[in-house]
Amino acid sequence: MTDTDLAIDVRHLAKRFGDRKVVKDLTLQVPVGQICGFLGANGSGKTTTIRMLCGLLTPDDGEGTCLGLDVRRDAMKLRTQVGYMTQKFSFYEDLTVAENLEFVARLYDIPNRDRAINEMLDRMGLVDRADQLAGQLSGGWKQRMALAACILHQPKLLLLDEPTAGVDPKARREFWDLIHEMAADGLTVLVSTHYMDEAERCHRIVYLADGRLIVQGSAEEVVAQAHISTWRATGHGVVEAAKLLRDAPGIESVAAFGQALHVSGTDRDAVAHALEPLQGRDDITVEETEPTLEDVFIHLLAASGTKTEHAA
Ligand SMILES: Nc1ncnc2c1ncn2[C@@H]1O[C@H](COP(=O)(O)OP(=O)(O)OP(=O)(O)O)[C@@H](O)[C@H]1O
Repeated sequence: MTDTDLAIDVRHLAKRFGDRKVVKDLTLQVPVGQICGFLGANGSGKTTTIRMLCGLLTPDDGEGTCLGLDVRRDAMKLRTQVGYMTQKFSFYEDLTVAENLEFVARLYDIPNRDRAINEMLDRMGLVDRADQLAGQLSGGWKQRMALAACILHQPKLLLLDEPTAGVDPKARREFWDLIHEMAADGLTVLVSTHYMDEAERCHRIVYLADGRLIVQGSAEEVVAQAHISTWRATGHGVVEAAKLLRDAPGIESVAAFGQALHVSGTDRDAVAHALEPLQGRDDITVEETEPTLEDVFIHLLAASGTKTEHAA
């Protein structure tokens, strides 16, 4: 792969606020046209990284390019070439959808403004809502309008910071369908999310813990790299069993998935040993299962902090 195939190519990025290092030695390459999921606990440094990648924050250390532009030297130019959707809705609630898009179009000095806006309204399915006040839109439509505003200037790289937080599953699915359509047209997307179903829709996943990149790869690769063993326990006794298992040696995470309990750890024998008392009980069935991406992230969260008990 040549460097020009990489939309994001940064090495050893670091950022601190005061004495606190919030991004540490972060090296990341994202090929053109890929959707890269950015995961990690709250405060792990995702937003700070995104802001360095779009030229809004200067790294303290490290170097690299986005869209071939230097993240330090070309920061001003980079800002105009990247689409950045912030976590918080940052448009005018007392302007209509069309007026918000017009504002953005003027800001970027987009040629053939009216045509560009109408085409975007059409593409995003926003035509019927064009005259509605942005503040009166539901969460899903607000996000769609924000996305429209971010891509109006036709960026080649889109940085989305938790774009679907609080949005219902149908609207989230439609939002992701749009993202996939755009990626198929060559747009590169880096998207932070806490939703596992969204992580699974990414071409690759990058996981941060405490400012460091811990693991990256496709969903399958990330699951394989975690080297965890997972057992699934079902039956009436699992709620009681969860309490006992939480403190058992070798068990690193205990997570409830509906009626089932997922019990994981890196030492397979130790987990199997801890589960032995449950074998043969008639109110619990225990079987080894393939870890899911969610099991892996719960495990990574636990590994970077303390043992977790989690309800999915
Ligand atoms: N401008 C700032 N000044 C001081 N500290 C900051 C600043 N911005 C972020 N931080 C701190 O840096 C750490 C990383 O924050 P960041 O927002 O990058 O994490 P995040 O992974 O995006 O979290 P979340 O999932 O909650 O959005 C946090 O502890 C945060 O409080």
